[in-house]
Amino acid sequence: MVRVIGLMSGTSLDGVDAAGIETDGVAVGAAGPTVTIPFPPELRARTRAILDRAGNLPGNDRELLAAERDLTLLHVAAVRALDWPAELIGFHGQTILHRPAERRSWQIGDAALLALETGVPVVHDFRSADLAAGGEGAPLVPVFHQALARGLAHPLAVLNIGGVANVSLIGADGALLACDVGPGNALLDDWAMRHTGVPCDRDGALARAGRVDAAVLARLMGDPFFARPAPKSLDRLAFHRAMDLLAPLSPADGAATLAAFTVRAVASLPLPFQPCRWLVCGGGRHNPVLMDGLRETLGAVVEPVEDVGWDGDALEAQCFGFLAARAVRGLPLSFPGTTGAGRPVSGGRVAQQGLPVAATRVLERLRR
Ligand SMILES: Nc1ncnc2c1ncn2[C@@H]1O[C@H](COP(=O)(O)OP(=O)(O)OP(=O)(O)O)[C@@H](O)[C@H]1O
Ligand SMILES: CC(=O)N[C@H]1[C@@H]2OC[C@@H](O2)[C@@H](O)[C@@H]1O[C@H](C)C(=O)O
Repeated sequence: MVRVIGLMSGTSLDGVDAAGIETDGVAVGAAGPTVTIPFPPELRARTRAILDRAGNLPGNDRELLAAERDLTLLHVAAVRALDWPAELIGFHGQTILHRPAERRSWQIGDAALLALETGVPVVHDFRSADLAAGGEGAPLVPVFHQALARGLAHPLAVLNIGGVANVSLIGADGALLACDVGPGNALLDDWAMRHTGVPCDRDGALARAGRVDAAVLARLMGDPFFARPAPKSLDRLAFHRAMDLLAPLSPADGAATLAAFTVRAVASLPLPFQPCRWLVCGGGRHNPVLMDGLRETLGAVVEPVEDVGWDGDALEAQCFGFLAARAVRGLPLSFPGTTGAGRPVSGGRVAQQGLPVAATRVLERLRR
């Protein structure tokens, strides 16, 4: 096993998550420390503005390059804050655009700078190879969910409610199926920001005070994404135009309707088998309106992943540590059932320029 730091800044733009993990890319060993460095509000606003323009943005845009550097330095700060002797780093970067139909998934972040500043080899660019192999480029976390779930009763569903929600379905026979399922917290965050100035509906307080508008919810669920078979994936802004449908609603009713949208999207998923439980990770599991809604609508056992001893806030960061080790070993990160790639594909690239030879020996060790 090697000590790897995984770094994730998700679609919620709330901060950089860093987590240490001991792994060989197959087994998951001891968890190391974790830390979240929140985005300074001005960096969050700049990154959001870039994400909103990403479809028409040239790669050499000044503001883009400045934000990329500042985001990378925030990741450097996260690695330093962990104060953990890592031998390898897995660096997801910040997704600003995800258009699998165009074979594009754009994560910004300067891996060479991160490697130089930390003195540790950095695996990055996790999604390109999957897209090149005809996959969606996301979600990549299922193989990590599967590794974590060894020893638990199956069939099992692991649901991440981040900015976007995604699910991994792990069959009793080891089958692994996955896809993005719907809006997660992204729309709710935008709605809360617009109406309360706070970037999330903390503890579901606003949604709890409102009533679901059934007609608006039905129109939201009419989006063609929900009729598409899996595997499939979503951009952060996928349902952005749907926000116009919400305009006539009060802040509380809008929040209640958006929370119901997140829940209904999960419930609308055709399931190849009935999971014995739903384990929920990501920030949405802190929202009791979402958790209660899932329990009621799925009619199933729905628990935060802490109930089986996982860390639901650090899980995606840990995942990119695990995937970094897999990438170095050339092991698959994605499969036909998780992203729709034509075959199991590895991925990732290693930035190690300028590092002393001793710092890169981990790569040989993992490849042996
Ligand atoms: N106490 C809480 N009440 C309500 N919502 C919460 C709470 N805590 C966190 N959240 C939600 O969780 C979000 C952050 O979730 P998370 O960190 O899993 O997202 P992410 O990793 O950025 O997303 P993704 O998985 O799409 O990349 C916040 O934006 C907020 O909407
Ligand atoms: C393109 C991109 O960054 N997608 C994220 C996003 O956030 C959740 C969901 O949409 C998932 O598909 C993915 O992240 C996780 C870590 C994944 O690839 O599994």
